[in-house]
Amino acid sequence: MPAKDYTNTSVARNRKLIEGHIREILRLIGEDVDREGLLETPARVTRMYEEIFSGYEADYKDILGVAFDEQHEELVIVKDIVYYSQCEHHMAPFFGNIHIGYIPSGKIAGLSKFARLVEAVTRKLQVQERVTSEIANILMEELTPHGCMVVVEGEHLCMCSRGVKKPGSKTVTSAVRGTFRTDAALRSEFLSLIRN
Ligand SMILES: Nc1nc2c(ncn2[C@@H]2O[C@H](COP(=O)(O)OP(=O)(O)OP(=O)(O)O)[C@@H](O)[C@H]2O)c(=O)[nH]1
Ligand SMILES: [Zn+2]
Repeated sequence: MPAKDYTNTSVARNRKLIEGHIREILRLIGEDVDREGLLETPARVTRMYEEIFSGYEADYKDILGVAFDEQHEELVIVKDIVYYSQCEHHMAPFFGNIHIGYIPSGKIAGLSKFARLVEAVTRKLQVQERVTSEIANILMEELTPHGCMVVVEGEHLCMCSRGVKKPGSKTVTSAVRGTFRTDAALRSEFLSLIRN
């Protein structure tokens, strides 16, 4: 993927303010904010935020706008798309794989656009359920396929390094739309193909 331009994100527009608040948090947790190892940390964290919170500015129409006319009204699956998101409860990462299947209705999207859609939806504060349904809803809206199914697998660091401390536990969420809702054989085909 080409480097994304993060210069016009909300984080970029508020860079100095955010750096100041990060510095203040460091001070309040008991750190010496003037020690050498921490001097650049507020700026580094802010640059990281520009990237991991760039989803707020995403334009879904722009992402899925490049679609081609094609009479393939059969299952298309893009699977194992790796994602990293941040849980809205703890601001801790959750991550895993996303599998997307759809039945085009005369319009197909470039395969990379599904990965771009995943980036746009996951690079903001989220819950896994909303990641799943947002992808399905946007796909239905922008591509108007006969139907789609989205499966998201996630490991949540807020459940691993803290709290209940259960590393390795996985959450699986799915969203079905259109023909996938009524056609059990289609759902089975999708599930067996993402397992292989
Ligand atoms: N449904 C859902 N829950 C999530 C997600 N990410 C984190 N959580 C949960 O959000 C809940 C927040 O619960 P609270 O009781 O308000 O917070 P907490 O005291 O830190 O909870 P514990 O994690 O149980 O210590 C926790 O149960 C998390 O596991 C997600 O993507 N979906
Ligand atoms: Zn959490």
